[in-house]
Amino acid sequence: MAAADVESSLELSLTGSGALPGALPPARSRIFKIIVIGDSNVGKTCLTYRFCAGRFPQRTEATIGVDFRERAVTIDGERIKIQLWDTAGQERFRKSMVQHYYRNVHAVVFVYDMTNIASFHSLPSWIEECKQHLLANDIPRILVGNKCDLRSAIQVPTDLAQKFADTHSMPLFETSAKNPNDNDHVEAIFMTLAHKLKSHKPLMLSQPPDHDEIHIKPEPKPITPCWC
Ligand SMILES: Nc1nc2c(ncn2[C@@H]2O[C@H](COP(=O)(O)OP(=O)(O)OP(=O)(O)O)[C@@H](O)[C@H]2O)c(=O)[nH]1
Repeated sequence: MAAADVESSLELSLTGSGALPGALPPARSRIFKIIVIGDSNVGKTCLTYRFCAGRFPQRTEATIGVDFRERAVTIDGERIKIQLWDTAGQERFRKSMVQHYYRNVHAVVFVYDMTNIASFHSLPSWIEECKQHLLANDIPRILVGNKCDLRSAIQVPTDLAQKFADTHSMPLFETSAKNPNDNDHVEAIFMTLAHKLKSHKPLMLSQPPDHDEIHIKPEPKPITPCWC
């Protein structure tokens, strides 16, 4: 698990069931599974944590297998659940789980670290892995360059990343899970996907809604190559 135990309680409070005794059973909502993949240390756990818990985790450890976080959002009056699968970047922690990650996936987020060119060069192998395991290759995919707050250490120029994104027909986002000023951008990344997915038929339905559902603005910001 990547996020520290101490962080889990907040996560649970965001996703836990809160039905009141005697209340009418609420309508079921659609749930979308999004996998987040990329090299170890690029910030997958921090990005998913930022979106689901609203802040940067105090500390993280390498993800073992997979961790998942969930957040309910309301878009155009419809309540949906976004389930983020935070996968292990380290090969030794993924092997036995790979088939499991890709089952019933609705969208894929590829992440690289803007301060680590090797993580950018790994992207083709992550894309290839996806191709091999996904039944449908037409699902939404996006590319995220993380850690744009470390300006002086950037190794992956935006134009290079944009060219790669264009070649693979993916929108590009550059952001920071750490910098609170980039909070809206992390929000926009996942909300953009949620808007796209809303028109898809999901394979799963969620449990009844949580009492502490988070409502956020329905329209994401337009995609731009860089927010830094
Ligand atoms: N400066 C900065 N550091 C970040 C950012 N995102 C993550 N980090 C740091 O990068 C390191 C790795 O973050 P994780 O989120 O655990 O990376 P991961 O991709 O989940 O790694 P694995 O679980 O091994 O696959 C941690 O030390 C984070 O604090 C960011 O936006 N800016």
